[in-house]
Amino acid sequence: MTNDSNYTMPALDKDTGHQVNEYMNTLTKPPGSLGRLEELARNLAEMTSNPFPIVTPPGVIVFAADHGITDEGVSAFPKEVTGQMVKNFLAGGAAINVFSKQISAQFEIVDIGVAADIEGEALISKKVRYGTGNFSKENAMTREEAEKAIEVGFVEAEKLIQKGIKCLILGEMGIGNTTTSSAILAAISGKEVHALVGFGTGIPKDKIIHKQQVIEEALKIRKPNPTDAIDILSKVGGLEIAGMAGAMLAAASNRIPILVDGFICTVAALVAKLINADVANYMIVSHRSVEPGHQTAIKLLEKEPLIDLGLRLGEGSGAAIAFPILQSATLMLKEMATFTSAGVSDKA
Ligand SMILES: O=C(O)c1ccc[n+]([C@@H]2O[C@H](COP(=O)([O-])O)[C@@H](O)[C@H]2O)c1
Ligand SMILES: Cc1cc2nc[nH]c2cc1C
Repeated sequence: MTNDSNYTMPALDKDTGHQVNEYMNTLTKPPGSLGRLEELARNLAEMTSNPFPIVTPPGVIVFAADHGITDEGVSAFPKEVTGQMVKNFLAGGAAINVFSKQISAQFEIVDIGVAADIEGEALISKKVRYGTGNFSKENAMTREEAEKAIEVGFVEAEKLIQKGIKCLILGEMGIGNTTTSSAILAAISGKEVHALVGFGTGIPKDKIIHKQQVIEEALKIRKPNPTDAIDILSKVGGLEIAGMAGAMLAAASNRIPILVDGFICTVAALVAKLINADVANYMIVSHRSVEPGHQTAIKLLEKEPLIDLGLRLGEGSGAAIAFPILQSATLMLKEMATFTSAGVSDKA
């Protein structure tokens, strides 16, 4: 069973947050002049219960899985690309490999449901099933498979946390998963599908209408319960989305800040929040995705993205790119001089 009683999430440490707020006003800068960086520093202190929070080394877990809904012609790329990209992650050639290396992250790639057999020494093989069912014709997976995928994510994140990571970035690879994510988001938000559907990997305009209709029809048949995360995942979900949600629950349970990536990852964050609302206290949204549904997703999550670079790649790439901002917030606290120590006047 997966419900909120399975997870214990510590409350944010507000006292440490106040302490950090006061300390920041003693640093050699006009009070509040580092803007959102100051809010971020306080927030990281509250999450980690440490007035000098640490976010290094970060961990990056990419969950890969296939989507039966691709049979309906909803992506610009063939579904085989999911497995091919897993091989690219293993070879170190994907964007997330480059950015993970840039931020000295511990990188892991998990096959949680690719519809092909993939081998590789560094690959974590935790296949729950060979891709989801085509949810316009059948349920995406069983409730047990949805719970198992959440558990896989939880365990993999726990393992990285035990190895010493101090911030968690989740990424995904799954051709068709913007369709899946839009369906999940429509179920959770109750919003019209047309407001949530976008180009994904780059489908033409006329195909967007088809993608929208596929989702609308499927939701009418499947009728996911908007308050039951496992019901939603089993009816219209994705294995990598369940895995990311599980990993987020593990991070929050351990006071590890979660740097949320783009559209698919933010939808996984909403799934995790349905399971335990407190998990959202540990989330920072890295960037604004080009996918129109992302606006609705971040609004529901009540978060403002740190950056907007017009990204729509996934893989955790936007989160890895934004990670140095978190580092700046922590280094500001750790290394800046105070007015007193530097002999700078703090009064007119
Ligand atoms: O994260 C995002 O904001 C994002 C937006 C559009 C596409 N993607 C990536 O593109 C793939 C899904 O696109 P699609 O068109 O096949 O549904 C999947 O592998 C995602 O990682 C990711
Ligand atoms: C090449 C490629 C790389 C990706 N990375 C995440 N989603 C992707 C989709 C495609 C098509």
